[in-house]
Amino acid sequence: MNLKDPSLFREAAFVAGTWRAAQEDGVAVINPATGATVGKQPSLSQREIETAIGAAREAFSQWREFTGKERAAVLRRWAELAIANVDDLAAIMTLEQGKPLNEAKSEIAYAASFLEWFSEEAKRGYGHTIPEPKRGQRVRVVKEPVGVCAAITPWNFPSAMVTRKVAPALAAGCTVVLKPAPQTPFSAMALCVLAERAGLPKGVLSVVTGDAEMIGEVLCASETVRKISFTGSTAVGKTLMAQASRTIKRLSLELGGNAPFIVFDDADLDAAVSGALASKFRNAGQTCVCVNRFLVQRGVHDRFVAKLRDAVATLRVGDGFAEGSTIGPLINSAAVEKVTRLVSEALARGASLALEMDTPKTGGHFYPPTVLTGVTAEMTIANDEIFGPVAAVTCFDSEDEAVALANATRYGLAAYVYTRHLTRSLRLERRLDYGIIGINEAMISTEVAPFGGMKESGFGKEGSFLGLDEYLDSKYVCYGGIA
Ligand SMILES: NC(=O)C1=CN([C@@H]2O[C@H](COP(=O)(O)OP(=O)(O)OC[C@H]3O[C@@H](n4cnc5c(N)ncnc54)[C@H](O)[C@@H]3O)[C@@H](O)[C@H]2O)C=CC1
Ligand SMILES: O=C(O)[C@H](O)CS(=O)(=O)O
Repeated sequence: MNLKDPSLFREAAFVAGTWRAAQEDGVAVINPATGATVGKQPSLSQREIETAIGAAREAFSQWREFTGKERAAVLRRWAELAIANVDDLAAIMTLEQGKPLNEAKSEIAYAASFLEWFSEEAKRGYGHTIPEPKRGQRVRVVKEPVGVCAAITPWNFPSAMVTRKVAPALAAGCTVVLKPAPQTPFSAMALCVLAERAGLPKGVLSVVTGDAEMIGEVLCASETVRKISFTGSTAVGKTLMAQASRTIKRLSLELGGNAPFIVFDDADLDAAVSGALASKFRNAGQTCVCVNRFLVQRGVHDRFVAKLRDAVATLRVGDGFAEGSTIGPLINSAAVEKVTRLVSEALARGASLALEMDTPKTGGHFYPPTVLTGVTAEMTIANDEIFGPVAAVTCFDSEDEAVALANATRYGLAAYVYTRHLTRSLRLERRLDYGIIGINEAMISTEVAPFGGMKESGFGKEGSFLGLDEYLDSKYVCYGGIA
């Protein structure tokens, strides 16, 4: 690994302000493009997880006394350090997650944007003064940090999902025990090194690795941990929700998706294809807001498919470090097997293969960018999250049919609509059951807007002016007897 600052690469966990190196029983992290071992992460014991929780509790009493402005200064410095080390942070990410280097650099900028945003929001934990209902009273609402929080993050955005949780928590005055995904721990550790350099006091943030189920159970059972923030599969989200119910914790759940991408006859087809490419194939299709179903109105179906095929044909599959690679590997062999299964079933049930690109023959978990047409709502590919570079196209006739198809899922995270019909846009804004809707826009992810879903895509908002409240309690205080 050729880093400018090798100290950013830590085969260790960060517990209560000390680095605990991986031992012989450390778990290997594999480069999904080559199968090479990137490094080892520690398998912490239950006692070490409890040590991290205890340190977070101790640190909370001081950290909450920092003013919003003081916490802001640490977060701002952290953001500056992330940007200053973008090349190393991106290289670590591409090694362990596989995404093309340019995408990794974009993710570091995205991750830093949450640190910057919440360095500003840290100064705005405003309360309220309410006109008293009775003479002699004073009514106030004060915002206070929830306390010790646990954050559990996925492998698909190994840095941005960390800061999208840790930044608002720290800004609010909370302390955090973070468990990154076992596939991509080194991105989280590198960010933790920079947090230390930014002046984050010991114990405020711990980053733990090891058996996910054990760690989840310890975090959920702990009465000290007052909130769980999770991004990942709906299945694990349900497990955590059940486990956290025993101690009535606050929850933020960013779960799976099944995004429809609806193209109407009056759409700007070039804009739609550009949006389709960006949303469907970002991160090799491994994002919860990726298009999962293309719903194309009959009048433009053939033209849209032809343009989409031509655009997908420009994609290049390869190692994220290779010049010109635009599609990296999937995270592991199980992911490749899942996508293969979904495509095979669709073809067996009548879908057509409009395009299948090449992949490197050098091993690695590569999957070819693929365009399927003739996909129907009954096929598994239209109901399960693909999490791969496969465009599944369904044809529709009426707006009502498109809305019915789009909403026929247990998920409700992101949806996309391409139309130049203003009143239709306003109608669909209300008719589509999704937490995020892009209308003639596919790049919807930004720190300034509230990211989050409904139904089985979870609840809670990350980023935006709403993000800080996820880590604050509103305390109502009523004074009486004031002469
Ligand atoms: N909404 C999103 O952004 C994401 C959705 N997914 C979905 O989840 C599917 C599986 O991907 P995975 O990485 O396996 O997601 P996952 O949900 O299994 O893992 C996400 C995180 O949860 C942890 N985890 C797993 N089981 C746990 C437990 N019992 N207690 C506590 N933590 C636990 C993992 O170690 C990881 O840190 C993907 O194919 C995709 O459909 C995955 C990643 C991100
Ligand atoms: O988990 C994900 O897939 C991310 O939330 C997607 S995004 O925020 O990078 O769009």
